[in-house]
Amino acid sequence: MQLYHHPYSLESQKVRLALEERNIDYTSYHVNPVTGKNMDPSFFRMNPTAKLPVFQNGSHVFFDTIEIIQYIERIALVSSGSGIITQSSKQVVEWMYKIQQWNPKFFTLSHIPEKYYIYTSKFIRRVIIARMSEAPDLATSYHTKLKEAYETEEKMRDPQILQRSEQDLVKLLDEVEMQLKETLYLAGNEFTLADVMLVPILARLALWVWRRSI
Ligand SMILES: N[C@@H](CCC(=O)N[C@@H](CS)C(=O)NCC(=O)O)C(=O)O
Repeated sequence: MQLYHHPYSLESQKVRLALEERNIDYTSYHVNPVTGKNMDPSFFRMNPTAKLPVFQNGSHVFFDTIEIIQYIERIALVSSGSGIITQSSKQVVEWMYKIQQWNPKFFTLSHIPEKYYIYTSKFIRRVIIARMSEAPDLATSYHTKLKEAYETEEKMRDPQILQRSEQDLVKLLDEVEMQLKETLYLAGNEFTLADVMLVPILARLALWVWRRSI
């Protein structure tokens, strides 16, 4: 099994943690989106959204975080055979979707100094155009990616977008806090894959708070 990911990617972190929790061996491939490696035709052909992470098991290729985590769970269930690992409950799945509803993109980008963000964004657009000429058969997908890059830049100039993202995060954290008054972990008193999905978000928040303090 192969995981294409990057250490700084929040979605990659969720999947890596799930793999560790369930003790699944995999081959790790780093794909750095800041240098535009996710736009290489070989990666793009596998995943035309160019997003990380991608999990591959033979002919099965997944790039939706929840789908990957649920697939990991199925593999763990089959390989455990002993019944030690049980299938996620309805509450676990509900929390997974609730956590995944918060899109960290704008919040993350807003923590990058503006001059670096603008420079990187321009660089990525150039990479997309260069790769498009190398692989004209993928032109439609590359065009979509280019459009997405321009749209993201525009949205980053809209303070309401960031405000909404912050509000959504606060709402999620409030719900988490309420739940943790009742139970030790999100879906009861056991650490589950729902908690696995929350941990990288908390770690990212801690990093931002620490950065602000120096
Ligand atoms: N497929 C993921 C989203 C993955 C995602 O947004 N990945 C980010 C990194 S955390 C990415 O690859 N960004 C680069 C890009 O959009 O080109 C999901 O199920 O929510």
